[in-house]
Amino acid sequence: MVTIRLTNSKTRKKEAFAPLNPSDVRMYVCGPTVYDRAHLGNARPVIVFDTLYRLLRHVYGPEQVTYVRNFTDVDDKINAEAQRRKALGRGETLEELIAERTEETIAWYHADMDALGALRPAIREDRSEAGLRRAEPRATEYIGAMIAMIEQLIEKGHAYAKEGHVLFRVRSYKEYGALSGRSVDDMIAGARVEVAPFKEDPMDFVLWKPSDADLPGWDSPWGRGRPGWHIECSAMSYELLGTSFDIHGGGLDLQFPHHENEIAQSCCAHPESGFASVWMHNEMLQVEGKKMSKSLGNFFTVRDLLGKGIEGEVIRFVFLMTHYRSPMDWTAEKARQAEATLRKWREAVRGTDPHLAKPDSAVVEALADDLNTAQAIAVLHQLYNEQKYDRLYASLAFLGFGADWESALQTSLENAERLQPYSAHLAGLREAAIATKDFAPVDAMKAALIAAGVEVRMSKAGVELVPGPDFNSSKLDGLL
Ligand SMILES: Nc1ncnc2c1ncn2[C@@H]1O[C@H](COP(=O)(O)OP(=O)(O)OP(=O)(O)O)[C@@H](O)[C@H]1O
Ligand SMILES: [Zn+2]
Repeated sequence: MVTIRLTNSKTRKKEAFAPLNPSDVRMYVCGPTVYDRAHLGNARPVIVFDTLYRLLRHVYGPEQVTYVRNFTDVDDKINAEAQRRKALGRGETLEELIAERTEETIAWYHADMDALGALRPAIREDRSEAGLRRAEPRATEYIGAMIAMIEQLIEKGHAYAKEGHVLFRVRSYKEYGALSGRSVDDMIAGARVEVAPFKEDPMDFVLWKPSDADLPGWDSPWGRGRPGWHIECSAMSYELLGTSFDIHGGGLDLQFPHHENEIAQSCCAHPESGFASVWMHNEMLQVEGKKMSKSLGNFFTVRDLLGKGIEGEVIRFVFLMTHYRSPMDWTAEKARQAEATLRKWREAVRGTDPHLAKPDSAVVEALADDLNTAQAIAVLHQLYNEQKYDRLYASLAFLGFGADWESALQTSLENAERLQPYSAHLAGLREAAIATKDFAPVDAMKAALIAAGVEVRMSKAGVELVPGPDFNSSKLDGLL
């Protein structure tokens, strides 16, 4: 069996991965807060952990792996959007408008991440009483579990209730800060911790807080309120994966305080357990040296790129060109390179069947070495150069490419055929123009083709017409 080696943020070492139970491998990844379209940075953990998920399925068997990724659907920004809609005169209740916002955001998220070739999370059959949906649990479905966990923490002396709030008593957990390697005192000095009259210590963080009367809330032993963000992941991972599981992932921006707080909550509620054995963090997608983020406003969405005709696979490929633990930028040049490479490979594997070959062992080995995707791509280039097209195709499929190449090829073949008479016509016009020195008919034809979304390439060798992303064949009518 292939040995997977992963860099564990907890130990800061690359370690051989040994699941607690190889026939029940479990991974939890912090998912999005569903208030708006995902930006390109949000796609990075999705692609990174999708690649790991595919590797785990390959090594341990697809049925043996459970992948849970939550939706955070309790958030002020969701409420704000619902209130905005209400203020615009919508007749529904605030709850209905909140549900509308979360549903539409989840649908966008699915469509965008599907386009990147990311598999949806899934739960091992026998773990799921309520069907696959619970592989993507929503915080609002687990409020009861959060309340129960908070009660346990209070009982054990790790949390206290005050003025409708419940706070985690950070100094009651000696290991606090171990994941990010900081001491509590360093953290107080460096972090923007909120001082509040209901806190024993400024470091303490919120497990439960009161809700305004006009905002969503749930009844609890501490009054009507809502959970803090950190407790959501502790409760949902416990409900779906148990007290100990294998891998916990998310972006590096979540390491502190979110993951530090998750560990404190889960390990104090279940002191007999280890919570997650391996912690993995992807580095940030950056824009001019800064994290792409909503709050900085330096973002564009996955949908913006897809809308410009950049294929989801091209976006995926660009991400895989950089190791997940290095910061990266999105550049048009990388996208161009990725597009050209994928086009070349797609042509090369035409007619071979990806299901007949296995992914190349060197590709699997590269991923098993702490997801060395850049090395995996280098192997793909080699397979192409050696004309091992069946293995190239199978390896691409393993990395999440090519799911719809057959139909895409069919369409591009049909488009090329459709353009054939037009390139002959344009070549004829050009020949005539060389004799008459009147190039106006050539230019007019060229402009009409460009308007139909066709790329026109003219050289001494001849005329080449390539359908572009906005190709619209109905605009060709009447041009001949
Ligand atoms: N620039 C980025 N590069 C890589 N991962 C990111 C980036 N920004 C956010 N993430 C990750 O995206 C996932 C979803 O996070 P979340 O929904 O909290 O993002 P967000 O709050 O909308 O992001 P932000 O406020 O940073 O714009 C998390 O795993 C987070 O670490
Ligand atoms: Zn989380």
